[in-house]
Amino acid sequence: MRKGAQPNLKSNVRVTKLARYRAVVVSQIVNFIKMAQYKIVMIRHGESEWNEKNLFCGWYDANLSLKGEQEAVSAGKALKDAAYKFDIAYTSVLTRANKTLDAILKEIGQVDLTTIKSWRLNERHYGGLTGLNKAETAAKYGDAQVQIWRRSFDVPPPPMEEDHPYYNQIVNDPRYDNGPTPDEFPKFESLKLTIERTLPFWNDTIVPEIKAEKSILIAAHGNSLRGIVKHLDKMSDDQIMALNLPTGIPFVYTLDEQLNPVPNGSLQFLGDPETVKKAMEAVANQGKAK
Ligand SMILES: O=C(O)[C@@H](COP(=O)(O)O)OP(=O)(O)O
Repeated sequence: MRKGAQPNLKSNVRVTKLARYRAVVVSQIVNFIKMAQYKIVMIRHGESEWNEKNLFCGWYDANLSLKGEQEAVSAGKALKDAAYKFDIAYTSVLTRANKTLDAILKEIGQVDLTTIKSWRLNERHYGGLTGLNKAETAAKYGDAQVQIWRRSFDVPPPPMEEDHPYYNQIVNDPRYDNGPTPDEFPKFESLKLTIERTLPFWNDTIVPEIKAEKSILIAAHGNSLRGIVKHLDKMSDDQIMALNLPTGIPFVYTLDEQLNPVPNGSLQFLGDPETVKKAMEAVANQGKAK
């Protein structure tokens, strides 16, 4: 300042105000970025041999089809290209989900990743429909009835009776020796019942790891994942009816500290949008009479 010149108080006040304003904006941006801190990747397994034949599968342990194996490898490549690395993976006890996970881990160079398997991530139990062809069932009972069985929130399929061709194979499978208990073992499940056994695993086992800032991958099934999506996005019972998850395409959730999706943080597929849209439509159409 020139000798004898008066300090420009007004302008100093303006500068201080501007600096404060800037600091507030910067801290808000920092807080926003800090809030968007949890990312979780999920994937419905690649196409199974029973998806290929269009059969209700549920707890039947179908293998991956050739296309499903390729989808799993492509999913792994997409995750590798996007530089994903994981601290822990979760999957069901069913082969189609386990093999999808294995193929992904191979692609991303993490074959030794800690992996936790739980029946609580299994596909919904399709009860007496297990093994029936979806289009033939629609031809017999009508598209509307099959839509109710596949997509209604709380109408279950008919139960799997003891004389069902797959009853013994499923109930006596040694992979269920440590759970579910005989009381918990389903004979059928609606989406509502599926969520009731999946959510405790989400809340008690997965959420603590999310909060510990672990990078998580879940390889599971169309309906066990629809349950998690419904929960995260707080979808109504009607809204979830319209969601069909494609096989073998990973999707990402970005969650804030309260585990709510941040803006645009829901169901972000790692795939070309047109391909994803077509794959979703194809799943929706599986339950229509040809
Ligand atoms: O059980 C099945 O048939 C499909 C889902 O069938 P929809 O509910 O789509 O008919 O399960 P996934 O292939 O994901 O294990």
